[in-house]
Amino acid sequence: MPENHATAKETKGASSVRTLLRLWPYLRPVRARWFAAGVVAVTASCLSLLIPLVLKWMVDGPVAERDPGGVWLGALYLLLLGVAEALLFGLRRWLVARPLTGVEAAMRADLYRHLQRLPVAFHDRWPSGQLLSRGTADLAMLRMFLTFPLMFIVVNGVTVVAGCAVLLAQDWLLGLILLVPVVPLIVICALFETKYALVARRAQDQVGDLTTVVEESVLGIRVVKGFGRHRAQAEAFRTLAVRLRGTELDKARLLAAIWAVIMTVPELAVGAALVLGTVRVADGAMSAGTLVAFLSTALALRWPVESIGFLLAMTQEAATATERYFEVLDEPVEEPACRPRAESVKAPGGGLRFDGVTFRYPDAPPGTDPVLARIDLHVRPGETMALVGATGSGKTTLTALVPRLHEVTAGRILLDGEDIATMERSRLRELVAVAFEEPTLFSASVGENVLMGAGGEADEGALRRALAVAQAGFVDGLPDGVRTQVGEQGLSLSGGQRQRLALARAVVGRPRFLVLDDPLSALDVHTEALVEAALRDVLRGTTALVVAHRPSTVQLADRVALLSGGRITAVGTHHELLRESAEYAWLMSGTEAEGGGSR
Ligand SMILES: Nc1ncnc2c1ncn2[C@@H]1O[C@H](COP(=O)(O)OP(=O)(O)OP(=O)(O)O)[C@@H](O)[C@H]1O
Repeated sequence: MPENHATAKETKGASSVRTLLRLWPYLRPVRARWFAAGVVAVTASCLSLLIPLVLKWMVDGPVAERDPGGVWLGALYLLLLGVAEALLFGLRRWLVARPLTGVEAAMRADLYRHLQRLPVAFHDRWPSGQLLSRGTADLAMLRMFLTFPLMFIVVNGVTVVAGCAVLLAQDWLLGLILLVPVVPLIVICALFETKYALVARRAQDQVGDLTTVVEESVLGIRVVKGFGRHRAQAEAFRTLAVRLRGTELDKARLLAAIWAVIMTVPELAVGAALVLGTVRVADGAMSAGTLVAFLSTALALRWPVESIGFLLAMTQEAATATERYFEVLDEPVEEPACRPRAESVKAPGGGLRFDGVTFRYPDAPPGTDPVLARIDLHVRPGETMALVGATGSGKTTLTALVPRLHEVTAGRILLDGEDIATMERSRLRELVAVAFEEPTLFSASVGENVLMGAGGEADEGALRRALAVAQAGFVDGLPDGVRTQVGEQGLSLSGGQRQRLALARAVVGRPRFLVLDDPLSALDVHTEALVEAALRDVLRGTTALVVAHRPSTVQLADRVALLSGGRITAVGTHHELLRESAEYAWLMSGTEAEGGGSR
């Protein structure tokens, strides 16, 4: 379970405003509507400040003169003001709702596109839950922020300034009494924001960790149930949930404290102004209407002032969500080609050539040996080379270097004499097809899953041929044939069925180079023999590197390379290696014994 790898960034210190300003490119296309909505909301909010002035007119005029007609007229004005305010707030909502869901969708699409282009090394490093929570909860929070808190910080700020001007204009002494607490309130709010930023970040990271556990439990439900691990998983979940609850309680405590201060201080100031105002009315220094208007203005300003606490809190959470979003978006994507063209001069000789290839995983501890060290290997054009080695010797790693899922640390890999590091990735992936031992199928039809390997150029005939090569006749027995939807990760199919579809996907585009990482491991020996016979036909024109554990798979190959201690220690035919390499003979005898036993 990864620790909060992102919490280290809590101390990053970039101001919230600077972080939030990064949202501008997304807000820009809808700025006209957003600003129009802001103007509408400010107008609506300032209209509410007219209500006290109408009250003053009523108290000093029609009420003092006992004129019922005037009172009704005043009531009508109040009603109109209230209706106008409500309509304007409704208009504001209508103006922003649609464009801001568009902003959220655009940000989500950018995140997804970026995630697809990030290197495998990034995905090895980042827990999926952290990415999921950024694409869901964080983005929903940002939409909410743009719809509500951001606008209301502006609207309430303008309303408070306008309200203070009205208060000072009515009676500057009482106005000053109300304004005195503003300075300590600003200081307290700044302190609150700093503290809240840390807790908000912690909470959002913990949501990501929790998402990871849920996702792992759902995807690994068979293992969880098979090993009776549901209690342990539930315990792990509960621990994280309790930790998140603690953080949410910290947030609630901070909010409660700031709320208490923000509510109490202005109430005290209003109380003081009320006492002083009453004395001044009794002394005849102020009209009763002015006092009523003053107090109703002060009360009308209560919501804009009191809301500051949670608006600041939501702003802080939005800043954290923005920071988390851009942490992913700022990660550099795979370079289309990482070496200068000058080096792309074709080397002599075709086929697949590893030339002094060394590889170390980016996250390997410093000082450790590379997984692969100075690999020199030549797979001739049209040849099938089996790659054999003890478990953990680096076979999968070596095959992953050919489609550039990882970049070589040193050396180069040549396809028909051309360094893959200088090739456009799209071209490289047209040339090379891969099938892994763990076959991943997507939530799509069988046919769509297979045709993914052809880059959209294959037809029904190619699909049928590929299914035939992979001995995937079982497809016709599925409810809708090739149109049958396979569930999440193809879980409704057996392991061997999934492997055969993945193999069909690899061969459907008739690639020039084929990299197969033990693609037949889940098949019974009879099916494997049939697949091999069909593959031999396909592989005739294809240069192939096939990771093999079983002698039956090795038989498919023209030659075999033995990987040991991160190096290629022997190359030859199966029979040559059996004679010349004790390690190879040992590896094959073990598997042969297993294979033989099962036959
Ligand atoms: N993403 C990774 N980050 C760091 N080290 C890794 C990573 N993936 C694999 N390794 C390490 O690289 C070494 C070679 O692993 P690899 O999967 O290539 O072996 P393999 O020969 O294919 O094994 P097997 O036959 O069991 O599939 C192992 O020691 C493994 O721990």
